[in-house]
Amino acid sequence: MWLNEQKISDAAISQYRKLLRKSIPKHIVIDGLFDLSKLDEVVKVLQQSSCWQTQKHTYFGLYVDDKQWQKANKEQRFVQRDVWLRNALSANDTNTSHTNNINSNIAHDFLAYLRGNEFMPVLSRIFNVTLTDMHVADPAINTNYFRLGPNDFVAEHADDSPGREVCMLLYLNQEWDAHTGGELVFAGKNDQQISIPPLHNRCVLFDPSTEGSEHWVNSLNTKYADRFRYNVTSWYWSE
Ligand SMILES: O=C(O)CCC(=O)C(=O)O
Ligand SMILES: [Fe+2]
Repeated sequence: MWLNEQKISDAAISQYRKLLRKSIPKHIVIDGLFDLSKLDEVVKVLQQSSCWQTQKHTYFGLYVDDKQWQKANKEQRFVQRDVWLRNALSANDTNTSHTNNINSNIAHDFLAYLRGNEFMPVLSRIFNVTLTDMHVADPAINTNYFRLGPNDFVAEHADDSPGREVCMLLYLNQEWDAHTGGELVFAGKNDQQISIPPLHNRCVLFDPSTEGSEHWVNSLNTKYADRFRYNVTSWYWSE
């Protein structure tokens, strides 16, 4: 069981719905939503595996290559981070030990769980909208792990897209303190920015079509150059 039951009781859900109605952008922060010991196993896989690939986006094109990246100036570059290669582990199966395979399965299992018929209805209840992958061409690419190093960044952007109803960000950073940086920041209303530290097992849910939902990630403090900031990003659609 991945979810903490008490976090999805009827009372908890109605509280989330109340908070959503009041917030700008429409968002909630849920700490401790998932089973901590299982998430810790996931983190071990993410920290050990070498299955990461740098991903670069400009405002003009997603997944640009190095040539296009070099051509873009600083203001045009909006994401540089690593994406987890979900298929690399199974492709390397012959090279990894049995134990590694069991461990890496848990990271895969969690991604599948986040798109499954237990978790998606919970989000549907919170946001009062039917979420379905029925018409999503490749649901799996809408849910993955990412990591940011000290030279990486996620600059201001919006995640809105027709039919995209909910964005979920889950943070997987066991040792985080106020000096580490890497906060998620929502633009908010009238420049009332909302800054959210990326604490372990903290889940941020937001409606990307709402006012003030543009967001970015504060840069990591160079003092923590040996650390990565891990998260899951997951997008959910109604059509
Ligand atoms: O890592 C974060 O806090 C934000 C990530 C993000 O904005 C995205 O994946 O679209
Ligand atoms: Fe985003």
